[in-house]
Amino acid sequence: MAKTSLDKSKIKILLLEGVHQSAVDNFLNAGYTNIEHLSTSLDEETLLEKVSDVHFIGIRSRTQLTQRVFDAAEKLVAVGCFCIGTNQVDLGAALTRGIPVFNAPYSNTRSVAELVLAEAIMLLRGIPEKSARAHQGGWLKTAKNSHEARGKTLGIVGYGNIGAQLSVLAESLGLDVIYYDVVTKLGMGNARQVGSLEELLARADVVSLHVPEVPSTKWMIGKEQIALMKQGGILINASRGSVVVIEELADALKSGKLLGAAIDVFPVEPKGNSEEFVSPLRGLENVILTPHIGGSTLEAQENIGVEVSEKLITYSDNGTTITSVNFPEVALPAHPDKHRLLHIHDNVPGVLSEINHVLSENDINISGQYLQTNEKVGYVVIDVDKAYGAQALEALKQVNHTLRLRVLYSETNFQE
Ligand SMILES: NC(=O)c1ccc[n+]([C@@H]2O[C@H](COP(=O)([O-])OP(=O)(O)OC[C@H]3O[C@@H](n4cnc5c(N)ncnc54)[C@H](O)[C@@H]3O)[C@@H](O)[C@H]2O)c1
Ligand SMILES: O=C(O)CC[C@@H](O)C(=O)O
Repeated sequence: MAKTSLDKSKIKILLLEGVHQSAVDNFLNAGYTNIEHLSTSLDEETLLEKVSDVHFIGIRSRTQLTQRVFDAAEKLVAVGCFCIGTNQVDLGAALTRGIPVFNAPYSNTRSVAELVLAEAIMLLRGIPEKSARAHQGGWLKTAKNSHEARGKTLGIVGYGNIGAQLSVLAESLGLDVIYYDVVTKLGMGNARQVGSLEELLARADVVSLHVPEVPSTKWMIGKEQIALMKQGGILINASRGSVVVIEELADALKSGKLLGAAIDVFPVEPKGNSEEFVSPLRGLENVILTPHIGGSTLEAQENIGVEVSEKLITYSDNGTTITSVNFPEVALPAHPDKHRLLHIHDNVPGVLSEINHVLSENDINISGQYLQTNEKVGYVVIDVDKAYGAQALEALKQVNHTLRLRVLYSETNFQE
């Protein structure tokens, strides 16, 4: 029988957006040598050409993996988002093509929380404006609109990993923390959940946004919500650019309704460091503008590189999908003397029995089997005792509702 598992050296890995070297090292150490590592994102047309022979792709927040990209990526096995957010990926399109998507849900959490807390302190003291004046030769020595953080109220919108981490850091500094979330969450320390976004906006001195980009958070903060905030309030957004109506925020800063803002994410962001950044917030004093670097610390990027590459390697080597953001989660320990089949199919009744029928017809004994489904897809990992022929594989591919079949041959008992 001919071996059909790909050699690791033939598995093509494309890493974009300056994914940390730790990922490259991890792939190399695991025997994957065919790696293209680019420092930038690619526009859709370039990506469409590039992905046709790629098996694994690693991106950060800039690269858009659309349905068109998935259509062109005929060999794509899995996607790694070397970040937290996965809104840049059409997760449904990936799922229905049998492609799991992985991310790093905690690796840059601390980096974002630290930055936000620092920004809150800077803005409460009017530092960006004072610093800008000093750079211009001015001297804005005044306590006007300058406040201690101690005793002020921080309102966190979205009390997930980043929101909760920020909550702990902020309390240690003496801020009172309230939060709003669509899910009831246990408050860290003395933090208290409030019943509505409106209540949070009205009570907080500093509002910080930590929600994902989903339909319910799109343009969540605009003119009406800002009007509910305290006169002289502060807004921080290090979540996603689609959460705040940026022109309306600019109006509120110009009118003096808000005293300051720190914005790390924008509705439109430059594709690379050489493209001009355009925003109505440019030139406004007491606004901290950062180029989507909330999670960009060396510590975070190195950890993310390791974490996401490990998830891709584990999926490639033994089919484990634990922590995938779009896929049924399955983990079976590697069985050195067995061959492994990964069958991904529409989640409809009868597929598993058809698969097992094909195996029994071909006299293939199952030594381990594990199925998980989600609302759309079923994923079954099957370990079998012996190698099998092309006929059996073809029959498995022909099982009704098959989306994808992968075969992982054991090196130790592979028979030519
Ligand atoms: N600026 C950066 O560099 C950077 C870095 C990391 C993450 N992020 C962004 O921050 C977001 C939050 O990260 P996280 O790890 O805390 O995510 P998370 O999933 O742990 O938490 C998100 C929280 O938002 C809540 N939520 C969802 N919809 C809501 C709504 N309509 N109203 C109120 N709450 C809502 C969820 O219930 C959850 O508790 C990410 O999705 C990502 O987009 C940005
Ligand atoms: O590194 C990035 O490009 C994205 C960082 C951040 O927005 C995330 O989702 O983790």
